[in-house]
Amino acid sequence: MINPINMEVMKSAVPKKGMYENVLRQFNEAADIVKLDAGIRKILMNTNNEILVNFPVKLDDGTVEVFKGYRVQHNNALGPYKGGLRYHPTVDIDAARALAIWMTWKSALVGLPYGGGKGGIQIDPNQYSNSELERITRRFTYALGDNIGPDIDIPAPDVNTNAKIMAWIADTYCSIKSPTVRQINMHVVTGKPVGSGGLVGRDRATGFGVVKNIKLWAALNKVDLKGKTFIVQGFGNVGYWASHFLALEGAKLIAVQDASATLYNKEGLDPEALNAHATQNKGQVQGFENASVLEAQDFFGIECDIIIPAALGNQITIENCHEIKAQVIAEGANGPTTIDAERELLSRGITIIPDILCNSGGVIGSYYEWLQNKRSENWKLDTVLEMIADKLETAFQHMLEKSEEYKVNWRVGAYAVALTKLEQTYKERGVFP
Ligand SMILES: NC(=O)C1=CN([C@@H]2O[C@H](COP(=O)(O)OP(=O)(O)OC[C@H]3O[C@@H](n4cnc5c(N)ncnc54)[C@H](O)[C@@H]3O)[C@@H](O)[C@H]2O)C=CC1
Ligand SMILES: O=C(O)CCC(=O)C(=O)O
Repeated sequence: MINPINMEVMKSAVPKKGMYENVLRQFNEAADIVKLDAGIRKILMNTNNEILVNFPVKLDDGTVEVFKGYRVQHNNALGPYKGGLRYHPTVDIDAARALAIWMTWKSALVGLPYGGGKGGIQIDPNQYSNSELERITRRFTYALGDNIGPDIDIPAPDVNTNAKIMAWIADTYCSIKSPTVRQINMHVVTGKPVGSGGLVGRDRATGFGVVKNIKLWAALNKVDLKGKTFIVQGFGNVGYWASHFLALEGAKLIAVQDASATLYNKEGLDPEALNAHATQNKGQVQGFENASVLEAQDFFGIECDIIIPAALGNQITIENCHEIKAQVIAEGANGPTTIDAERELLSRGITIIPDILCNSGGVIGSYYEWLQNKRSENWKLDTVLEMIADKLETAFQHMLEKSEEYKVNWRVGAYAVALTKLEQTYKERGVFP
């Protein structure tokens, strides 16, 4: 599609360091295991489209700044591209590629009719006022033009984006369509406010899914979660809701780390009180009473049973993984564990519930929001959570079966499910000559 402002659509590219290198190494390992068809491997190694937009916005003081926005569309063999938008200084083409590729595997693994996309703006949103963020978001949406759409590419929230930002995107997208079709395009994004076509329960879907996976791990290993201790990195959407649901199982949150502070209390931190504090404190946990403040580097070494990384990628590394004492790591974040760290942790018998399954409750929730919009329906919270749990149980089972079949770890098993599904699709319908 033609895009209004300074857009480049480029074909994909040479692997580089960081999350992008990790995702390709994970892919290649799994592709070797399942003996993926060579042609399909070539297709999946590449991204379909890489969209970079430079767009100007007038700030509150009257000056003009030009922002960089990205949207990478990895693969759409199973359906429209789907995945979040991140507002963070680390957003660049490689980060967007890695995150888009993970979305393709995630959707295939949990059986959604979606491909993978991801993007965002290279920005520290804390430096801008609310009205500046609104103008930045609306300009970004306008710049993306028809590269997004309810049946083309459907963004959703990710780091530093939320329901309000999704509503601005939906409103801007609809406003550039003909008045006769405006309202039927609200499902151009998911994660919207409930009053604007959002799904009851999408807010908690990812954290709910993380805990559903921990419960499946616990049932498999006959572990009683009551009284177990856990620590959470990142106390935003995923971190808070995962803490909320795991505390409901009787487990005890003893440490939290976010971008502002690392807090510890061996008697327990109340997720609800901490969330109420963060809500009043620009989303930050620092300053919360009833906790001691630790050095950031001491976080992963805290004695506990469960670790939930729910912040950025590449946090558990070869440098800090030796300190980890937990039994299980439930990856709420995308790509929190490097490949070398994973190898070391698995050799010590620590279980990792891989991101593409562990945090997939979010995109499953998004799927139900999209479906609800398409059908003009409204579902109740219990129904939504039940549907998410059901898809997760099935995907968890499929991951176990493939891990057993190939005698591989859970991440490779999860990839094997996704790659087999994609291979079957390409083989059934053929590759466009
Ligand atoms: N929101 C969603 O539905 C989904 C999110 N995810 C992934 O979960 C992770 C968290 O996303 P959200 O909770 O949505 O973002 P968020 O913006 O709501 O929260 C991010 C949290 O990470 C913290 N953080 C940022 N930099 C940090 C650092 N250097 N050290 C420690 N903490 C840091 C922030 O302070 C904040 O507490 C991301 O990796 C995202 O891709 C995955 C699936 C769905
Ligand atoms: O809800 C969605 O569409 C995508 C959420 C997301 O960005 C992710 O799963 O990493």
